[in-house]
Amino acid sequence: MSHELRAVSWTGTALSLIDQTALPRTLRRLDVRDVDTLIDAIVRLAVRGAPAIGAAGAYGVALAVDQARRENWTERALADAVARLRAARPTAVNLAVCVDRAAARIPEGPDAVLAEAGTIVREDLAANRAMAAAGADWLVERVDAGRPLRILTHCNTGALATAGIGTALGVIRELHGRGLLETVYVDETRPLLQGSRLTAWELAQEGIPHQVQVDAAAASTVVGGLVDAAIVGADRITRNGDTANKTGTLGIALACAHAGMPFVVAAPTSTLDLATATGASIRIEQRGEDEVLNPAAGAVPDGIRSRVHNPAFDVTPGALVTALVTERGVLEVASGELPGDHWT
Ligand SMILES: CSC[C@H]1O[C@H](OP(=O)(O)O)[C@H](O)[C@@H]1O
Repeated sequence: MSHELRAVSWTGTALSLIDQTALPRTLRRLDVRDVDTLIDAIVRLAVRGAPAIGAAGAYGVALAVDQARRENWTERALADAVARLRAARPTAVNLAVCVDRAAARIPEGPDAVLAEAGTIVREDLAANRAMAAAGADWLVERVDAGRPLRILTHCNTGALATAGIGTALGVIRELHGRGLLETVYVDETRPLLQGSRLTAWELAQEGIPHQVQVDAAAASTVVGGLVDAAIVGADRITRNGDTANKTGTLGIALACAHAGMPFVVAAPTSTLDLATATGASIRIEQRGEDEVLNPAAGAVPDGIRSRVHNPAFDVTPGALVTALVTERGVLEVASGELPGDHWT
């Protein structure tokens, strides 16, 4: 993938990010040179997606080390900056894990920290490719439709959310490349519209047939048999296969269970949190009112104050996950193949 379409890349002196808040209207990059600017970019989803914020977090440690040198920080100040970066968004396990990996290299010097971040990117690139192939193989065999497939997806799990071609969207790209994709139903994914703004943009760039739908249509699309399977990404997967992903995912999984349709999660093993037994322990990021009650949309007349419930993620029980596609293989979680039994 060329530099200008990589969500996260290192220029040699700065962390270069596609500003995803500007897409699809404007493709612009942010050159980030300090930790607080990166934290702000992560919090406002200028950079987003579990693997992408993991990679950005790792490079963010390199920025912190360089800032500490330039601004004569104490070791405590450096540790505090790394801790704030690690906590920028709580649900995606990749951020904490990748920041920890990079921070562990600090004693070896700035080049070692950068090397670790580069390794994280290369691992994700390879994982994306492996998941794309494994996921497409599994879907074609399982659905056995004898025709190109119709797939539903939620949020954005593509090049904008990873270091490579994506997780769930990587599988979709692979199906398309094999001539085995009829169409993709893309949930708009309120309130920040990662589906209609980002997934639709990625698919349109490559001429991949798709149709955007409101999130509320997802259940009837599934139960009505308009698709053959649903495939989504993940932000954190616990030992028993419970999966935190963008709000709305649970509803799709329930609809798939009712319809007897495969519900597939595609995620690299870097998204596994095997230290956590079940999804009940996953901290769900709660986001602001303004994202939901968007005055520009005319949602709420001036002067009327409503409270807002804006969880950024929900948790799908492993029992509803037909298949978990990773770079290390496909687990049929609903059939009892649990991540904690297969990997450490
Ligand atoms: C492969 S990205 C995984 C995950 O991240 C997205 O969340 P956000 O847009 O808030 O960063 C969404 O849950 C994707 O499925």
